[in-house]
Amino acid sequence: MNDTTPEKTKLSWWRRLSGGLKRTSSSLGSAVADLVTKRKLDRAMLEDIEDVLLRADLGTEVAGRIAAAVGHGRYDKTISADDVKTVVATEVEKVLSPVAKPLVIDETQKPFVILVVGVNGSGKTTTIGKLAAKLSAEGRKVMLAAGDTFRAAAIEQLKIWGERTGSPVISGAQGSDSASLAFNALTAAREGKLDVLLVDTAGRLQNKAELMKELEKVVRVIRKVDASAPHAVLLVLDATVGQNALSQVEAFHRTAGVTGLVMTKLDGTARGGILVALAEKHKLPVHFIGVGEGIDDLAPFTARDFAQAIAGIES
Ligand SMILES: Nc1nc2c(ncn2[C@@H]2O[C@H](COP(=O)(O)OP(=O)(O)OP(=O)(O)O)[C@@H](O)[C@H]2O)c(=O)[nH]1
Repeated sequence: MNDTTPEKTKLSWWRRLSGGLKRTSSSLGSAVADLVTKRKLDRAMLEDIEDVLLRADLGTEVAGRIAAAVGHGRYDKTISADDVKTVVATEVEKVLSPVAKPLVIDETQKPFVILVVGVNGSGKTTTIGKLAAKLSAEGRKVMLAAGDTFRAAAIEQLKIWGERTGSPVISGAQGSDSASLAFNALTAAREGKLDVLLVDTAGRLQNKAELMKELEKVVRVIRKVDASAPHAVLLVLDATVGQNALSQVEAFHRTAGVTGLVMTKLDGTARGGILVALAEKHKLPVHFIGVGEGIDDLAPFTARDFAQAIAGIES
């Protein structure tokens, strides 16, 4: 028996995603079920439904639209929890579909430079490792730049991912300048005719001005070597942070020009609803979701699966 068929793989990450989203979906599902039992739909019930959606981090616009869609043609009728879940899934899918976009590697850019940014511990280094595995499995020559010079452990962690994925790693001493490390790595990747250069950066809080300035410098220095680079700037967001993700997106977008998002830790006690609010507000592409710490635990983002998991509907 082959355990790695696409269906099996999909099922396993789906289980982890819907398991992880339980905090959102079961609270959505059970709260909705509690609300609709044996009552006819009226304004008060719709307001209660909207409250549940707001508590799940979906944001005011989307919560309002879903409540209106639930109310449409159903006033004074008894409705079931499944009816509400179906409307939630449909409306959430409408918001997510336009942002669910794969990461496209432009083959004419050699190397295609991907800068990975985000706050401390969001999962940048792990995501780089998983991405390196994916891209090399597709036949690309990948190089990693250990631009998180702040933490010695981060450099070591990236080296381990380099060994696991057969990707060369360019690193410097702890505390060395991350912009010059990025410069050296890009020069080396060019000389070595690598296809993709993945650049790690130190985790920084979005409200620390001097650290954000340092990130700006990394981008500036990369542009000195290749004016079109970085070709992608991925912001890695930890799903468990909830509302704080909104200000992270704003600050990192302003500083580094984010081109796409990766949301990690959706296998944990995640609050995935925030991704819906982000999609509604910023409309940035969402490329991948992280559903575990292993090398294969990075899944392409698909709007329908995510919407159904949020609504608590079994796939
Ligand atoms: N459960 C789970 N854990 C994850 C996921 N992605 C990353 N992690 C874990 O989260 C922790 C932090 O991940 P890192 O990749 O070190 O995060 P980082 O953003 O590079 O951290 P800094 O170097 O401090 O900025 C590690 O223990 C990872 O194994 C995921 O999708 N699911």
